[in-house]
Amino acid sequence: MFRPLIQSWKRLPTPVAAHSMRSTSNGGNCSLKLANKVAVVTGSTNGIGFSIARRLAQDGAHVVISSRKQQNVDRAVATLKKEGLGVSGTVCHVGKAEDRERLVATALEHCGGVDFLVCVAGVNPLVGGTLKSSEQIWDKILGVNVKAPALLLSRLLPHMENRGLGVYNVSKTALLGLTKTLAVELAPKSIRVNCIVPGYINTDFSQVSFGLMGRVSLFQPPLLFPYRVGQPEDCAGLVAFLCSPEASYITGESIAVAGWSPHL
Ligand SMILES: NC(=O)c1ccc[n+]([C@@H]2O[C@H](COP(=O)([O-])OP(=O)(O)OC[C@H]3O[C@@H](n4cnc5c(N)ncnc54)[C@H](O)[C@@H]3O)[C@@H](O)[C@H]2O)c1
Repeated sequence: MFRPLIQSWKRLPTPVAAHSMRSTSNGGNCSLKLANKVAVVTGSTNGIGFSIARRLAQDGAHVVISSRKQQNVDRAVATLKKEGLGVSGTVCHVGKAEDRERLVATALEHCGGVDFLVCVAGVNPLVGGTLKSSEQIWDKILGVNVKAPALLLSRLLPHMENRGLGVYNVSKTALLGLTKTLAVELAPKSIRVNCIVPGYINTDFSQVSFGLMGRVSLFQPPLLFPYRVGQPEDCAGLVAFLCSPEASYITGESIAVAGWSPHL
């Protein structure tokens, strides 16, 4: 049953970079919104990332799947291929430079360029006081959640241009600033940078993070609108929209997909 809660709720962002104007080139069903586009999605073998990958592929994009374990990449790629979707995959721990290089190389090898980078991979190894966090925890969270998206985009940027177009809370808040800064810096190259800010979304990640804070029991079904639990697909629809031509005049925005959870 739903019980009201008085703790505050932090909605935490996931960055999306999209090239606005690349022309199509690699076949597929051209009637689809993202036909002939290429999307690289990190952390995309489970949860929100997997749902975003599936949705972008359903909309016609070729999607490069990635996460830390080969078996998970193989499973996600096989599942989506069975659904008739255009995907490829490689292992990429976003905190490792050599893995990021391999992800870039895979995208270029299969697709020749990249239109969308969706950085979903994120970690929160500790739920606790900010000032009680060790240096190792700070390094891990900032490395994966903030540094990796920036470094990955810097590696992919030349290939997006060539196509002719287009401690956890602290780390995620830093992404809001990174989104604004990169949106301004990359606007002259017709590259849009937006951020989705999920509220409570029902995935393994939220079970661990919010379970440790004693909040998961609030989200037991059955809960109906407006108290229903967010699902990964709720995020995927917004990312598909941000990657579509309909969003070509939207950049530098952070958009919440949070239902009622910000009010907790
Ligand atoms: N679920 C929520 O309620 C919620 C709320 C706000 C923000 N988020 C954010 O959404 C994103 C996805 O979370 P989710 O709920 O889908 O979690 P999830 O655990 O279901 O999926 C996380 C994915 O990221 C991958 N991953 C983790 N660390 C990685 C790394 N270093 N390199 C590459 N891949 C890595 C995992 O393998 C997995 O595929 C995260 O950035 C999280 O911070 C989630």
